[in-house]
Amino acid sequence: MRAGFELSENPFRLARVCPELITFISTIIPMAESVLSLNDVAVYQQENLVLNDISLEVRPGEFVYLIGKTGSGKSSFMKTLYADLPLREGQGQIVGFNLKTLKEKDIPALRRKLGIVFQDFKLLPDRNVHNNLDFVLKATGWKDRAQMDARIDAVLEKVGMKTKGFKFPHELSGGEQQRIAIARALLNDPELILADEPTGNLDPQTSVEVMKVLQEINKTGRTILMATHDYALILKYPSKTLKCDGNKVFEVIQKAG
Ligand SMILES: Nc1ncnc2c1ncn2[C@@H]1O[C@H](COP(=O)(O)OP(=O)(O)OP(=O)(O)O)[C@@H](O)[C@H]1O
Repeated sequence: MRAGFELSENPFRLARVCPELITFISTIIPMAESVLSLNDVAVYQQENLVLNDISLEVRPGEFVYLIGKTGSGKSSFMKTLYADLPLREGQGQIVGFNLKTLKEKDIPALRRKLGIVFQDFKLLPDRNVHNNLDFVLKATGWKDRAQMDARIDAVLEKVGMKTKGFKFPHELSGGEQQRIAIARALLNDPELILADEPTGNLDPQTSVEVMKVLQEINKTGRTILMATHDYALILKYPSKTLKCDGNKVFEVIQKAG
């Protein structure tokens, strides 16, 4: 007969059989903090209310889709998260920043902790891939040449583009340009990647390739929120899904089959 529990027991299973343990466990295992937490948030475009009563949480390591019809407010929602639109109503915390009290001068610091990926890539056309990435590193305070080159190599490797640093954006396919845009988003090791229709300009096969890159990045522990119209991708890579509809954002459960 053995008395008590062995240390090798799963503490969460123990918590179910012994509820007092929950209090104890919560003191030794810090709860995963939210990467994003919104409470009764409203999203405006100028004076027009686009979305309201948004309350949601995104936890570290999650991959979350944001879906909804054209004009339902996906981009406006994303813009509120990266402070392109001010948070006027409700409470919002993102990667440790309070969106409600955020000052203009804090926006660069917030964006450094976010990786932002757009539908139209937004690469600088007048310089090659390496220099596109170098531009961002310089703009975000990197100084050491060797460290900068190593970082550029590392992010290009992550997106399978290590040999393409010398290419200009116009010499790359859409899918390759999006990989570079994802590499750029990774430069400062962001806590959260916001991807607004990242496959919107790509054909279905290239979309899957870009999606595989995002999935790989998510598997390494990074949190991703991705706005998309692409239901085929959601079916192929099911994950938590939020929907913008009727001025609201709510979680939808994917039906099997
Ligand atoms: N700069 C702007 N000024 C005023 N209204 C805007 C602006 N941008 C978007 N809107 C309006 O806000 C609403 C939501 O637009 P938004 O672009 O967020 O939708 P969306 O779901 O991202 O659409 P899409 O899928 O077509 O990109 C729409 O009614 C749109 O007309």
